[in-house]
Amino acid sequence: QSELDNHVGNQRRVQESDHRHLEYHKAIGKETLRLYPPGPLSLPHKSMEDCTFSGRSVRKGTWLIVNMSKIQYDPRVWSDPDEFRPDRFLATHKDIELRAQDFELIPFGSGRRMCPGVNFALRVMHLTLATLLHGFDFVRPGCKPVDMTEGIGLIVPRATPLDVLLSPRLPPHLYG
Ligand code: HEM
Repeated sequence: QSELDNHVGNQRRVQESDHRHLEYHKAIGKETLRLYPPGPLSLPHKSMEDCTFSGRSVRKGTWLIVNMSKIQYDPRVWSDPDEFRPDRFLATHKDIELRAQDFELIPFGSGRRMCPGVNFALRVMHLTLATLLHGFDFVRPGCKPVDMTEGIGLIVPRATPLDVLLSPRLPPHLYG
């Protein structure tokens, strides 16, 4: 909210074009997709030829599934891997990009079968989050911590609904 207040102010709503100035906001997006990838496993891929991977031989035609979530919690790469710490993407991991060949963070997969919706997904995710954070203060009923337990599904759902109370923080005419 501080970053949004600094760059956008409180006399207009946040726009998609503001995104390039919102470094902490981008870091929140990366850390969220690191800890809570909507699809923790890749789609199945089939090896097109015999190859060796990490010392193991993989025969042509083998079905392969990448456990992306496991990679994104690897303690050799991420200190305090279970902690939600967006600031790591402003310091120790500042060069890691979501669409690049940074295999430590691949919530959209990688290579020619990576998610074709990546640009659309990131734009919608960032603008939605920025609009909510800029426009509202969030309070949990009873001030209870958020339960991040995962449910079961093809795309990981929350186990319990997220209840929050929103209160507007911008001038009334911006909510028209
Ligand atoms: C945060 C949102 C999203 C995440 C994290 C995500 C993640 C993924 C992942 C991990 C894969 C499998 C990649 C692989 O196996 O190598 C995938 C495939 C795919 N995604 Fe997404 N996705 C998201 C949003 C979207 C959106 C918005 C669309 C469409 C508008 C989309 C369309 C697809 C399609 C069509 C495939 C299959 C690609 C293929 O097999 O060639 N995704 N996505």
